[in-house]
Amino acid sequence: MGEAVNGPRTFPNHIYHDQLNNNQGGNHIGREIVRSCDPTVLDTLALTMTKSNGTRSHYSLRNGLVAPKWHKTMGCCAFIISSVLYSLKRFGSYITKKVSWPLMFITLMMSIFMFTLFTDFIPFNRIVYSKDADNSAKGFIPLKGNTQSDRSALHLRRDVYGSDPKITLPLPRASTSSFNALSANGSQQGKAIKRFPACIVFGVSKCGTKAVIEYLKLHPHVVAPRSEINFFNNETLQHQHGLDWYIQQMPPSLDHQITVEKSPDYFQNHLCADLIRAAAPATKLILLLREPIERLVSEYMQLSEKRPGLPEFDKWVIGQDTGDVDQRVPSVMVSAYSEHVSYWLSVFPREQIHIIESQSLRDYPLQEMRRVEKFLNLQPFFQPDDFYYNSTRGFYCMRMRFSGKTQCLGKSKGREHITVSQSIMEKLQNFYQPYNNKLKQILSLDFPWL
Ligand SMILES: Nc1ncnc2c1ncn2[C@@H]1O[C@H](COP(=O)(O)OS(=O)(=O)O)[C@@H](OP(=O)(O)O)[C@H]1O
Repeated sequence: MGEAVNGPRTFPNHIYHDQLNNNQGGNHIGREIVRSCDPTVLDTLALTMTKSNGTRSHYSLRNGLVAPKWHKTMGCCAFIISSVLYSLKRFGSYITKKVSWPLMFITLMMSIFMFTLFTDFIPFNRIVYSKDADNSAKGFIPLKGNTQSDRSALHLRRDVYGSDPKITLPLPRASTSSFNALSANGSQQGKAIKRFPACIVFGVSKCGTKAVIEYLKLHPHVVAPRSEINFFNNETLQHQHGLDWYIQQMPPSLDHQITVEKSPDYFQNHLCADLIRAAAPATKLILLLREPIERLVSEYMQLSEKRPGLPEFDKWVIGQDTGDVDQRVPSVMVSAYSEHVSYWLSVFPREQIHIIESQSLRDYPLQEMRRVEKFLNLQPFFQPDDFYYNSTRGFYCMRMRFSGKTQCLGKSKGREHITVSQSIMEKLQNFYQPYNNKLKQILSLDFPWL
């Protein structure tokens, strides 16, 4: 399992950006692989990004700033020209005698303006990174991206460039405890502060993620934000606000409490795995899995409520051109769990991911929550009286221990499902079978639907 680095970090000064296509609705994920280092240049990180159309753009990271190289060159030229002009004028050169001072001033201002306009600054302290136990370091530089291929983060992998010399950058620690220091209140003993989550419920949507987070919040040692933050799958948030903003979205917690966040759409966005790992490699993860067709229908019911023009279920899942299950429908591919689980398992060790079968949580919330408690190293808290079966809703609701008040999930949970025709059901079953088989193999788990 990875571990956060204490003290200064080592980093390469050349990285290479490879384009990967993760087949998630055509999204491109950028992954940078370090190729070489120049130990003599201690403050420069050069990046080469290869875009999907094959063109390359060069970036340099110097003195804490990252900028496309040609923009920077242009800005520098403008600055140098105006400085030369200014000096000539100042010392009374014959050529510039005729140029008035206001014109000189405007030229100078224009140059500075151009420099800032064409330069995309990103301070060093926006980089988040960590070092693994195997001595591999990973880092992210959120980049403003106009195209899919410019997507949010550059991923540096120390493990693929071997023993090349590195540079040392004075960067903040990327560990849970360091994130506490980022809190607005500061970390003072006995004082509630906002913390990076110790655990993230990262998927899968429509599998009971809300239920698990609401049940967890009954525990006095758990705090969780009211709504999904969706930070690691939102490049705008990452670029504009950074990790400190993310932490600010968490409720304050005391030292003996843990913060838990749920954003189930992280699951199918594979880059989230790398980003979470780089931000805090020890983050525990909870994953809920539901019978894939049931999950798909549940998502369809939600979508059809939000989008009245959505086609009927049959037409939505079956490609009219092919007559087969339509893999271009993102919701269809979310239920192809093995595709995503295998990626998360390539980033996080298996013991760091707790998996809950959705129906089991629905039927046996006490047992499942006790397992979660153990996984999170929480003091045993859950008791039978904390849950009661609500026959109208068709699932267990919660009973507050001290006030005795009851609480159920909102009306968006427990929608009536449409009946799927036999022929469509068969097509879906055949479609998901290989994915289910693979899931069973990689997880060594035996759910009733596997
Ligand atoms: N206790 C419990 N255990 C397991 N499953 C439960 C539980 N309570 C609710 N549900 C069902 O979970 C479905 C909603 O899942 P999510 O909360 O993950 O939805 S969301 O992604 O946050 O929108 C939603 O499914 P549908 O009813 O099919 O829509 C809920 O009924």
